[in-house]
Amino acid sequence: MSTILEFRDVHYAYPNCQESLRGVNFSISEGAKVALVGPNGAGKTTLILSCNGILRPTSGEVLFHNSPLRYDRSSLRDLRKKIGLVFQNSDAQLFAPTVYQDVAFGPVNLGIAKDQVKALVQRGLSAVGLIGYERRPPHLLSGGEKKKAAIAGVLVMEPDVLIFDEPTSSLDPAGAADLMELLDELNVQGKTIIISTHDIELAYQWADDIILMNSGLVIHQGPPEKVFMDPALIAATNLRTPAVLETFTELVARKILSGPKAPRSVLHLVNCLEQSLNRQRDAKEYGSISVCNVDTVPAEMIHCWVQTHPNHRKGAMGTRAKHLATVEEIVLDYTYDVIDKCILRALIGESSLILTSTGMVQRVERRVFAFDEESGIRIAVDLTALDREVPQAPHSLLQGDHRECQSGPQK
Ligand SMILES: Nc1ncnc2c1ncn2[C@@H]1O[C@H](COP(=O)(O)OP(=O)(O)OP(=O)(O)O)[C@@H](O)[C@H]1O
Repeated sequence: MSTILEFRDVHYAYPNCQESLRGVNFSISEGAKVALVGPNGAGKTTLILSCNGILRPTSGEVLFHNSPLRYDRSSLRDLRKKIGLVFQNSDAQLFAPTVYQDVAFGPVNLGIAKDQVKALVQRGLSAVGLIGYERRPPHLLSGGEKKKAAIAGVLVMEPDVLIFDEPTSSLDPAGAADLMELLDELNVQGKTIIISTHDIELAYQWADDIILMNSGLVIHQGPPEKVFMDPALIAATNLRTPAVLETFTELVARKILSGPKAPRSVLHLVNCLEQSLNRQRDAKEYGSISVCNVDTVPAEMIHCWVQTHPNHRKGAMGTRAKHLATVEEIVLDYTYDVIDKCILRALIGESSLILTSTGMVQRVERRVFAFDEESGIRIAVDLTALDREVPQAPHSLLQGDHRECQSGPQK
């Protein structure tokens, strides 16, 4: 992967203050999911503001696609299209009288034609699941909706890199999970995502690269399991060990578990335990995972399939899938960490349906395949379960009459 963003010995001091960045070095690969972690006052926000030229280093260099940033007005305007920043406090980012005007602000400023602006705004709002909110005043939105509106305003500029300062602060657990799913969706579409966070559990599970900061310096960069396994780093930064990792370490200390690779999730931990207990498992006992692409399968058909498979657990990944579940009144068992939760169910013989959208379908397949490789267990993933059953739907269904849905195969 090529480097997209790099800091070389970056120093920064706010006017009449001591240095907040004291020689920062790191590089970020294109398409990475990066978490910037460190105690209060470490310099995370200052670093973020230096990424897209809001702050200019007092010395050192910031490089984007291997070229040093230029700070003239036109270069900065181009740069801010490519590196979008979502602030911690959405109220600081939303200022127009309506959501539409807010999201349209960037493209309008660039002099883009009205029709094109409209299409961009629709695409941005659709990506974050805020279609229908166009006329709403931003200050009347919930915290999660405000955050999404702010993200839509950044997305319409079609950035390569999206940076979020404390994306989940002020969101409830479901809202936070929803937002992190959205960031994953954007990452799957090819965007590099950087977040700053105090949430260690989130950073450990979500990121594939951790940048650890303290006192204006990057003191370490590396994969989460390495960073959080290092007691000296944890102590130096006032952090704590993520729960899954702490449990794993305790089990290793008690010789219940061994293994060079620390688990990143509950699923991995459970699998390590089962392997260590040498539990014999019969392949016939496993459940399967059916995957439905909500972009290609008619909503009525999905509704019908769900009704005729009441024993399947249901999860939705991504904004469009969650929206469809709401509209079709499909009660979801899982709205975050969906793939792992469905694999956990499959391991105890329960089958699941994952609703998702184009681009994310392969992610499910890849994730389950990676688990299969790691564990030696084969969980069946059915990508065409719903397509196969379309012809069996009563004709009335395809006209949207949900109540007619009585037949269909059952597990
Ligand atoms: N506008 C400012 N003027 C002067 N000093 C500032 C300003 N903003 C931040 N600082 C100082 O810079 C240092 C780094 O602050 P920064 O906000 O970047 O840290 P942070 O890691 O984001 O902290 P937190 O996790 O608490 O948000 C701190 O000592 C802070 O007091």
